[in-house]
Amino acid sequence: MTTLAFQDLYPDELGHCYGCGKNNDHGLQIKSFWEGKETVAHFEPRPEHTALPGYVYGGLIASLIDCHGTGSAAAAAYKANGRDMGSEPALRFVTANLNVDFLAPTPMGETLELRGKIKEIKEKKVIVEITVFAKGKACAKGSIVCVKMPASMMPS
Ligand SMILES: CCCCCCCCCC(=O)SCCNC(=O)CCNC(=O)[C@H](O)C(C)(C)COP(=O)(O)OP(=O)(O)OC[C@H]1O[C@@H](n2cnc3c(N)ncnc32)[C@H](O)[C@@H]1OP(=O)(O)O
Repeated sequence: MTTLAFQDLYPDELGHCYGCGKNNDHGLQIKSFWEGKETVAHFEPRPEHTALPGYVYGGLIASLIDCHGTGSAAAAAYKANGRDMGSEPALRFVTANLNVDFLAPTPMGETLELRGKIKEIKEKKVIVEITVFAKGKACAKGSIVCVKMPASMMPS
């Protein structure tokens, strides 16, 4: 049995996001999964994601944290409600606040691992903490406040 990523279970009309949209051919198409109580995603930066030669651009790292965070928030909300992630009505979260600490230079040429922990979950708000590892070393840490998407943001 193949396990679908959180983002593959978003409805098509929410598949355009630059960071995680399955329908965005020019995007990062990040894929997140449960691993026990944590969420995990892997991403291999491409040459265009360079900051200085040999090192990954911090904005890319923030984008990965952003989309792994909102995906983790949605997955946690489904779990808390005892529902399958693809089920309707869809639970959708957007970023209200994102803080990133860059702990060490992040080397190019490595697969990055993002590990998320759900720190707080309420009906309308989920806080996720995410650590980004390269070769097993923590290079960045992010905290993201995710809030239920306002109806006004829903594509028509
Ligand atoms: C499933 C499909 C998803 C596909 C897309 C993935 C998205 C990828 C990530 C993104 O890039 S999303 C795009 C960037 N984000 C936005 O454009 C959001 C713009 N901001 C808003 O629409 C509103 O400000 C927002 C929905 C975030 C908050 O609306 P409200 O201010 O009406 O929220 P509310 O007052 O009801 O607060 C709910 C909770 O969130 C908290 N909160 C709201 N804004 C906050 C903030 N800025 N920082 C920290 N906490 C915040 C607030 O304190 C409260 O906490 P408590 O429940 O504990 O009291």
